[in-house]
Amino acid sequence: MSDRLWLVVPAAGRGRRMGADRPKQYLPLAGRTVLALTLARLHAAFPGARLCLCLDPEDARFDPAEVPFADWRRVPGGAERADSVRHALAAIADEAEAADPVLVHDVARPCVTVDDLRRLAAAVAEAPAGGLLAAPVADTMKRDDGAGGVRGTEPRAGLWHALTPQGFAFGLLRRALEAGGAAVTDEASAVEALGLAPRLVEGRRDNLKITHPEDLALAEAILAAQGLRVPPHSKDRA
Ligand SMILES: Nc1ccn([C@@H]2O[C@H](COP(=O)(O)OP(=O)(O)OP(=O)(O)O)[C@@H](O)[C@H]2O)c(=O)n1
Ligand SMILES: C[C@](O)(CO)[C@H](O)COP(=O)(O)O
Repeated sequence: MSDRLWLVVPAAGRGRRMGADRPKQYLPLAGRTVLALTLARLHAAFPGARLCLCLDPEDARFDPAEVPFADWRRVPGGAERADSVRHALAAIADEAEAADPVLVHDVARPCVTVDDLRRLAAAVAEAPAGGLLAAPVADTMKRDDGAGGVRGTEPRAGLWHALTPQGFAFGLLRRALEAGGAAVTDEASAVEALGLAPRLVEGRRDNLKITHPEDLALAEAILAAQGLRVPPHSKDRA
């Protein structure tokens, strides 16, 4: 695999489950926005990477000064997360080589650590089918009966929560997402559908995807526990 790293950050979601007055990537968190903190973590891990940021074409809140990368581009998001990632891959197709590693990371996961990011990138470089950060399921798993009751208890052995980033060689990822349909909720599932087995790289359980209103306070507490030093907005940098 080549060592030219691409980062794709899908950030074109509407945050319907959050139910806020704006998409969740623009909500304030630890003195910045969710988007600014996520990009700051990625930049701290990979300052020389090339970034593709997927944004809603009608997004008027985006502030380019929040992007710490020197080499980056804005790409129009699609109807679903996978469509946004497909658009990003199409946008870099003229420049990216098949072996270039691409890490896809949700803008809604600002608590990912630099250590997890780098461990995932290192694992992906060695894994022909790519890989993803993941955390083993820690709770007993119930299956509902469709009427508010329990139909049964599912064995949890071998079950993992899929986190992001998820990383693959550019050529493989593009082929997998082109073959994958509307049901693709993460990159790994598209690669699995090709008959391949992406590597599970155990990541921290606090790599939370901010989804519901209560997740904001959790994310703030996680960032504080991780000893976050809030990166300054570019207009405040010396
Ligand atoms: N059409 C879409 C939908 C989602 N995303 C991104 O994919 C990530 C994971 O999606 P999710 O947590 O579901 O975010 P939203 O779609 O914003 O939330 P909701 O499903 O509650 O509306 C987020 O970073 C989101 O911005 C995207 O780029 N394009
Ligand atoms: C990609 C992902 O973060 C893996 O857990 C997740 O599937 C994205 O969120 P969505 O709610 O499925 O869009």
